[in-house]
Amino acid sequence: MAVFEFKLEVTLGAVPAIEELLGEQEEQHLMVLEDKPSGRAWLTGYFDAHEAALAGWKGFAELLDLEWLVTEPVIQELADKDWKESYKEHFKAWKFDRLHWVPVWEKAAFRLPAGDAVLWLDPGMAFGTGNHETTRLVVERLVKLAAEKGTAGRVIDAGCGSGILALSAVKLGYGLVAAFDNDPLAVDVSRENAALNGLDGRVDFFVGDLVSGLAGRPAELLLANIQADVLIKFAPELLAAVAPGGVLVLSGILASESMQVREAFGALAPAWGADARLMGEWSDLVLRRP
Ligand SMILES: C[S@@+](CC[C@H](N)C(=O)[O-])C[C@H]1O[C@@H](n2cnc3c(N)ncnc32)[C@H](O)[C@@H]1O
Repeated sequence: MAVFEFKLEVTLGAVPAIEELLGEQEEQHLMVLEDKPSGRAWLTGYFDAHEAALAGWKGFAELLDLEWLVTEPVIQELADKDWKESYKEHFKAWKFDRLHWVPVWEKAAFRLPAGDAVLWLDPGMAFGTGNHETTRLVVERLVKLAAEKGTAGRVIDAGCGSGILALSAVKLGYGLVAAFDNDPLAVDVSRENAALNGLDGRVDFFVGDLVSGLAGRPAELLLANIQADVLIKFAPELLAAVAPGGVLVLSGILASESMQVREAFGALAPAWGADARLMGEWSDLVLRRP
C-alpha cells in the first residue's frame, strides 16, 4: 500500500496551540513532532493518497495562524520500508529511578546496569514511548506511588496506547493490571509489547472507552493520559472508578488547561486531595480519594 507523508515545519512556540487544535478537531492523521535540542518542530501525518493528504491539510490549515508556519507543506510518497521504520527515529531510550524504557531494536546493544529493570518497547503507530512529557509525568508518579503505597492494589490504564504505563506497572510489581484503549490497533500494539517482555497475559488489555472500560472496575490506581477536554467530559466515570483510598493520575493536560481540569474534578470531588506537577508545557493532576 502506498503511504504519503505530509510534513511542514512549525515554530516550537506554536506546538501547544497546534496540539490543542488537533485534540479539539479529533484529528487522527496529523501529529506534531518536536526536537527540543535543535529547537525545531513539524506538523506531520501519513495518508493513503496524495489527495487525502491535501484534503486533510486544507481542512486543518484554516485553523492555523500563518506566523506558526516555518515552511510550505511537502507531500511525498514513501517507500514501504521507510514508512514502516520512520517512527523509530523519534524513540530514544530513557530511564527513571531504576526502570529503563528502551526501543526493542536497541536490545542487542543495550547494557542494563546491575539491579535495574528494563521494559522493551516497539510503539509502532501507537502513542507511548515515554519521550513525551505526558507519559513521563505519569510514569514518574507510578514509580513514586509504588514505593509509597506498595503494589498490592488494582491498576487501570485508561487509553493505554503502546501499553507503556500498564506494562511499567507490572515491572514495578503490580499484579492486578487492566488496560484499555478505544483504538483496537493500540490494544494490539500493547499485547505485542507485553509479549516482547515475556509479560503475555499479565495485563488484561481490551478495547474499551471511558464508559465501558471503567464500569464495574474500581481500582486503587487509575491512570489516564488522554487530553483535557476528554478527561473533563468523563470526570464522573473516572472518579467513580477509583476505590476508597485510591489515586487517580490524570495527564495529557496543557499547563494552560491545568486550572480548568482541577476545577472540573474539584467540583465533583471536593474532599479529594489534589496536586499537580508541570513538565515543559504539560501538567498532570493527581487526585487522592479519602
Ligand atoms: C496520549 S495517548 C497515551 C498513551 C499511553 N497511555 C501513554 O501514557 O503514553 C492517549 C490514548 O488514549 C486513547 N483514547 C483517547 N480517547 C479515549 C477514550 N475516550 N477511551 C479510551 N481511549 C481513548 C488514544 O487512542 C490513545 O491511545
